[in-house]
Amino acid sequence: MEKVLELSHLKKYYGQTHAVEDVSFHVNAGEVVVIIGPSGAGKSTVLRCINRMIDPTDGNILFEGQDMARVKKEKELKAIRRRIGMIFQSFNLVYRLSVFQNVLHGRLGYMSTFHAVAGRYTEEDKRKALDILKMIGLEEMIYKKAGELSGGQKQRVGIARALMQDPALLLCDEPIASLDPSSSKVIMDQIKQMAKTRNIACIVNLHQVDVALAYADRIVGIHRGTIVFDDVPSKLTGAMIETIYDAPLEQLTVGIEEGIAANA
Ligand SMILES: Nc1ncnc2c1ncn2[C@@H]1O[C@H](COP(=O)(O)OP(=O)(O)OP(=O)(O)O)[C@@H](O)[C@H]1O
Repeated sequence: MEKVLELSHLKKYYGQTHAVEDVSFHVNAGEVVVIIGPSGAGKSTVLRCINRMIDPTDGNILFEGQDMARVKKEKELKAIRRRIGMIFQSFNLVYRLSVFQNVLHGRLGYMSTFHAVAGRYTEEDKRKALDILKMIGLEEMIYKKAGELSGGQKQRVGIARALMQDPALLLCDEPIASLDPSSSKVIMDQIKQMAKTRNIACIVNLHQVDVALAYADRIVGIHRGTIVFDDVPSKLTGAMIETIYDAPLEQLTVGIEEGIAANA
C-alpha cells in the first residue's frame, strides 16, 4: 500500500507543556486512521502540525515524499497544502455566502491571488463543484446561504469543499462533535466512502470510541502526547481503553459500552 503520510518523532512543546511528546505513525492511501484520547492528549495538535497550522518543535512530517516540517517558504507550503483537505468541528464556512461559493473555496489554493480575490473560477471548477454537491446529496441547496443549513448539512459542505482540493490527505478534527447521532453517521459514512472510492488517506480525531471502532481501519490511541496504541480496531481491549483514557471504564462516557460490545 502507498504510504501518503509518515510522522517520525513529532514533538510540540508550549513552554513547559509537552502537548506532543514523541509521535510516530503513518497513513496509507485509502486508509482511515482514527486518533482517540482524552481531552488535552494532543490530538488536535498533531493534526495542526501536519499541515503546519502550527510549527512542530521537532520531528519529521513526510507527506508525498516531502518533509512538511522543514518547508519554510509560504509559497511552498501553500502548494503542499492544496493536497491536504481539512474538516473542522465548527465547519469553518463563510455563512453569508452560498453553498456553491463555499464549495468553490476549495479551489483557492490553485488560483492566482488576482483570480482568487476576483472570485474568477473556471468553468471546469464550477462543473466539478456541481458534481461533488450532487454526489454528496446537496444539489438542491446550492444557492442557499451556508448559515441557513443544519449542522449535518454544513459539515457535508465542508466535505465537498475539501474534495474540491483533490486531496491526497484529509485531516478531520472532531468532525461530528457538534452533530446529532444520525447526522454523525451520515458524515462518518461519507468520510469513509471518500477514502475508499478516491483513495484518500484520512486522519480523524474522535472522542467516541464506538464510532472509532465502527469506522477506523486503524486506531491510534494518544495519552499525554504519546502513542500508547496503534493497531486494528479488533485489538483495542477494555484494558487498553483504560490506559488511553487513564480512568476505569465505568467512569468513561465516550461511547465505551457500545465500543466494548462491538468488540466483544
Ligand atoms: N496554543 C497553545 N498554547 C499553550 N498550550 C497549548 C496550546 N494549544 C494546546 N495546548 C496544550 O497542549 C495540550 C494538547 O492540546 P490539544 O488541543 O492538542 O488536545 P486534544 O487531545 O485535541 O484535546 P481535545 O480533545 O479537548 O480537543 C493541552 O495540554 C493544551 O492545553
